[in-house]
Amino acid sequence: MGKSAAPAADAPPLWQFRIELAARDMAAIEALEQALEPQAVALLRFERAKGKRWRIEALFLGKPERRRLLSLLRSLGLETRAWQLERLPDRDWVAESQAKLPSLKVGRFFIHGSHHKGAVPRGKLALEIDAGIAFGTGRHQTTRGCLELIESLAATPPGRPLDLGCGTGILALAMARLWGVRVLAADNDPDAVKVTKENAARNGLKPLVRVLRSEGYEAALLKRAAPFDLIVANILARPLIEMAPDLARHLAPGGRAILSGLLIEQEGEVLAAHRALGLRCEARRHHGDWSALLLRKPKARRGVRKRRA
Ligand SMILES: C[S@@+](CC[C@H](N)C(=O)[O-])C[C@H]1O[C@@H](n2cnc3c(N)ncnc32)[C@H](O)[C@@H]1O
Repeated sequence: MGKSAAPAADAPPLWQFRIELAARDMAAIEALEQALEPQAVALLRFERAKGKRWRIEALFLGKPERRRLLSLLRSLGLETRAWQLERLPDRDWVAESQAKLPSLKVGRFFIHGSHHKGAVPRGKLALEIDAGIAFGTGRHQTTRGCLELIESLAATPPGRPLDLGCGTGILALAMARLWGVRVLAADNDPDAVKVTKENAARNGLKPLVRVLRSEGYEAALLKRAAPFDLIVANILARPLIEMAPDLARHLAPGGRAILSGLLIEQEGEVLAAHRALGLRCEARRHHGDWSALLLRKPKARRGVRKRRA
């Protein structure tokens, strides 16, 4: 999970910083990413050793100071032995990676980059998404699981769906394309908000997809739009658990939620947090180590009428 941006053709050389860290240091890993993010043109995190370790890669335009990187790692109490800093050969990495990204079929969805010049396969719903500064090209197993669960609801179009943590907007676009309904897309990262707006326009879905910046469910506009009858949130397990009460509050009775960003081994705790609020699990999809869950909030119970004496 991460972000990447395209440097200009005449930009200074690219330098790559990389390090592998133990998953138990997650708070420090996130702090490291936050500290690297302002200077980095790309930040990527890859899972290793079945989630026991994470590899962090940051790309810089020009050479970052070795001394500052080292003191940053020390200040966060992270391992300082196994990290590397190297100059990458002069190539347009982003253009190359985009060119290499083949189009992708997930159920009825056909996801392709702007370099795809071929036809859309018959019966498929096309989504044009380029690799860029926001997360969500459809290649990650969590996004795949969410797309499959969205499609599983094809016959029951929601009136009011929300995509929380929209990244590139891929899931919001998929819902707008599948059902032709208005979708609210929100993210706490301004880059993701910008990219989702661009992707909505490029896919001809601007009239259907409204995009806003929101930390969780905090944005006033999001609150006004609630309750939603479908909330899709592909974030990480911890924030999903913390946001469970907000999700339950913003979901209409009988509404559904699709949650991902959690490892299979984290299903138990994510489900427990939501079951405690009355939601029940209707389906799940597993890809690699990742899980996507379909939950449902019970319909409001009719009040029991008291008989008049
Ligand atoms: C894993 S990406 C998912 C992107 C896309 N929805 C997908 O499925 O491919 C998670 C996104 O959630 C956003 N995010 C993380 N925590 C959030 C929060 N508390 N409120 C809103 N957005 C959040 C991140 O900025 C990121 O864009």
